[in-house]
Amino acid sequence: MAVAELNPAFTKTHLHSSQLSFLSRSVPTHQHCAFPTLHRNQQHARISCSVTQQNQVQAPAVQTQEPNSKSDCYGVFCLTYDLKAEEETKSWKKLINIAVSGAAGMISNHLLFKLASGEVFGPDQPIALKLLGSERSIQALEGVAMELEDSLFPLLREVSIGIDPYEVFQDAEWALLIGAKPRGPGMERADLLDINGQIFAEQGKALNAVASRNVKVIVVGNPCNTNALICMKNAPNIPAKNFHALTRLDENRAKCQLALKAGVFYDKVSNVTIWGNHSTTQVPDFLNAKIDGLPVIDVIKDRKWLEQEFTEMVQKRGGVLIQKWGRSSAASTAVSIVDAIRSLVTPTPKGDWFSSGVYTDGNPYGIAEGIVFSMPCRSKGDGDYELVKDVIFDDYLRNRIAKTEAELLAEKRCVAHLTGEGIAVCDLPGDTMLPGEM
Ligand SMILES: NC(=O)C1=CN([C@@H]2O[C@H](COP(=O)(O)OP(=O)(O)OC[C@H]3O[C@@H](n4cnc5c(N)ncnc54)[C@H](OP(=O)(O)O)[C@@H]3O)[C@@H](O)[C@H]2O)C=CC1
Ligand SMILES: O=C([O-])CC(=O)C(=O)O
Repeated sequence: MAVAELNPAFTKTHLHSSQLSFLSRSVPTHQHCAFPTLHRNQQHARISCSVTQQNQVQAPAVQTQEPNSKSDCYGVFCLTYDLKAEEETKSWKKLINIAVSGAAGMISNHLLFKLASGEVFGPDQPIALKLLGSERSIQALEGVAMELEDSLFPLLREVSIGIDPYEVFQDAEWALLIGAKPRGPGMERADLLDINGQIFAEQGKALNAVASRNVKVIVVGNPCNTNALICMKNAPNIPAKNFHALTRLDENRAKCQLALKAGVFYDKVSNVTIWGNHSTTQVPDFLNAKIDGLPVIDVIKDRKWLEQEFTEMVQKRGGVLIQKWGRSSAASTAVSIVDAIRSLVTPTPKGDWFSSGVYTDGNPYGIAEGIVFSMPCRSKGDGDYELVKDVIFDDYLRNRIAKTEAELLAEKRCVAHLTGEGIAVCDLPGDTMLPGEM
């Protein structure tokens, strides 16, 4: 894998130096000039660099001008483009490696720019983006990387692209696994489980071989719970606890609907759990949820609405959106990936929790072990989480949870050949679907 070394002059002055390398075993390896001429915020500084030959960059000529007052600058740009803030940039943390699969897809197109902006890991956290595509998407990936270059993100220190997960996932500390085939006409759900399952089996093996031993993995590609299980089972050297299936979008959708019904702003809604599968069997939990610190059932005194309309609205939101947009949620999914990561890297507000699809072994709720199931989690902000113990159940919630549990157990039997658990037997319940399938 060829990644250009950071130009020391750029590192010293803390200026943008996104790097672009193309990683592949079957595609020729190239290197681009990653140090374009920068004319960002000319009141602060004008920086230029020129490429003499591949991988060799002349020291930038820096002409400082009178900086704007601090209040005029915005977010990370205050830290990086105001050269007088050099002392502050010295507080930057150690670079982290973030791998993203399906990087040329719709969700990534929103997500990558959020990651690079600093809004996810913070304005003092430089990042390297390692983008995984395929032979069919390599050109598009190059386009994505060019747009990242043109965005002049100061915290974005490296961008590498490739089609071989064993190269792209090298030393990854975060792996955001988005790339997966969507269901097409005439395809059975079991076909999708098998096709996508193979992708996640391969990527699990690659993570196991080359990623950081404590890599945090967030699986987005559908069906994300079972894909996360497959990935985890193929990566025995990485703690099972590190694998997540994204159900944060469902949590956000539930919060929005509760806020709408109660007539409050959605920051008043807390403690919303999505139980189970990211599918139409998921259970948005209104029993434990709160509005302004009060139980939702005491604020929205319409149990019928909560059990039927609300629940179904959340379960099928993805499908309604596909009907309107003609494609599945991408921007809101990217936002929810940001939320999911931030929930792991910042302490959970006191008394609250967040939902994530995590491994059920050792869970305190009596849910079957050996599956990836969305449950309520709390984090100290260290990338790890604990399951929340103080939740209540009633018969309605138990019955709904049993249904989504049964679906995940059926999915697991269907991919036994990919998890090393024997011969696959597919007996998927006929009435269960991805959120996007109507
Ligand atoms: N968990 C959640 O909350 C949500 C999950 N999703 C899921 O996220 C995934 C990505 O969505 P989105 O970015 O919108 O999708 P796109 O179709 O825009 O991109 C998906 C990427 O998947 C990759 N891919 C891998 N294998 C295949 C294959 N066999 N056929 C086609 N593409 C393949 C492609 O990249 P390449 O060629 O580079 O491999 C493609 O760029 C989907 O599975 C979707 O269902 C979507 C919304 C919410
Ligand atoms: O169902 C889909 O295809 C997309 C999806 O996961 C969602 O919007 O929740």
